[in-house]
Amino acid sequence: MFKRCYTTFVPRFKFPEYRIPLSDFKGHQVRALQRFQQLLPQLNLLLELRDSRAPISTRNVIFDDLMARGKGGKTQRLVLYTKSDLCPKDTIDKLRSWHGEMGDEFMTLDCRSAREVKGLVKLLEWKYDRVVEKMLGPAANGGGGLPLGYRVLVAGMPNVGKSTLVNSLRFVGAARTGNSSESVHGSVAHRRRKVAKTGGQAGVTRATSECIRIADHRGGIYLYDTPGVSLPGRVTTREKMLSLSQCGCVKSNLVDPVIQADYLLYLMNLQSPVAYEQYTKGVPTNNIYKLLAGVRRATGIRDDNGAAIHWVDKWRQGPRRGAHRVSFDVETLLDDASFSYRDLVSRELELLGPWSVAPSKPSAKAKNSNQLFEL
Ligand SMILES: Nc1nc2c(ncn2[C@@H]2O[C@H](COP(=O)(O)OP(=O)(O)OP(=O)(O)O)[C@@H](O)[C@H]2O)c(=O)[nH]1
Repeated sequence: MFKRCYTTFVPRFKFPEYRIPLSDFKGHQVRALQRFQQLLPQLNLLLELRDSRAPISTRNVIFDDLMARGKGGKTQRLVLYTKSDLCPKDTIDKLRSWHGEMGDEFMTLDCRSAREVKGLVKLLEWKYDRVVEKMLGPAANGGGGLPLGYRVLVAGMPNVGKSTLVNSLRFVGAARTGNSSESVHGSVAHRRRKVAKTGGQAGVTRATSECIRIADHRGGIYLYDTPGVSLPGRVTTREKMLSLSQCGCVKSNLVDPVIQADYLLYLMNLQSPVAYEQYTKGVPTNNIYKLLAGVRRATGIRDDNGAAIHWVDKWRQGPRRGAHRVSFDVETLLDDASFSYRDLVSRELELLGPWSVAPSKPSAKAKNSNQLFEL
């Protein structure tokens, strides 16, 4: 039905420059960064989570900086792209090419899939073995481990799935070591008492957890669940903010719902206008109000604002099974000649510049939290 109009339809290649806030940095995130820096010397691995639907926008240059300037010491980093069940297939090829360019490790994962999380537990055990071998040499064959076990910090932007992953890892780890009577198949979302609170809004986790044991391997693998850390305003762009809002990584009331819906329409038109065909009778459009009229007709919602919130939220949670998947980052649509991942990383590091997290004085709390990043 759509194909006839498809050939003549021209999507917008630039999104209008609406005025929207560029930062969602909060006081508890500054405290989380202070805690990261305290913990870094005793960590073996930084497990950095990003949302696979917006792999560029949910990349936090603060973690790049911590690793690049050696503040992580011997800490390794593994980038984990979550919500792979909602991610377009083409994005995975892009990730391969970008990480190949940088020579670093990444993995994609559905945090709620027991099979995939089990694979991650095995990888952590393998990594722990390599660290022990390196540190203890031949003595490692005896099966001993490090005095503090293997310590992993789970970090990333708000709402990327950190707590969901911690809960799943704990469940899968316990089931593998026989501490759980439940079987490890299918989804792990609601099977076991959660150790970390999860939710569809940004900012559910407010403080870094105590260490959580997820496997008995060589004296134990331990995780820290952390609050999501946003980007400081100086490295955020309008499009990045809209992508973050579409993923639920910033509070949803930060961006006007009709602007957010228009951004989603803009992205869909660049990828697959078929994704909204039921609301426009199969006719692609660049006019958000035409689409919202269709949403109002289909849902009985009376105003455009309500229709926009409904439609955006549906896509924030993920499309229905079998529906078209949409990437929320335009960079994933560019070819290698027009976009270099390496250049992006160095540009953002430059924009971030030198920073430090000021010690938490009572008076500092009253200030804008962005000011706590000192030059
Ligand atoms: N489809 C899908 N949903 C996921 C996945 N991982 C997490 N979610 C959902 O994403 C939402 C956010 O998950 P959380 O684990 O609370 O995210 P968080 O990073 O801990 O969030 P903060 O506490 O705000 O930092 C929840 O509704 C989860 O059910 C995934 O791999 N696939």
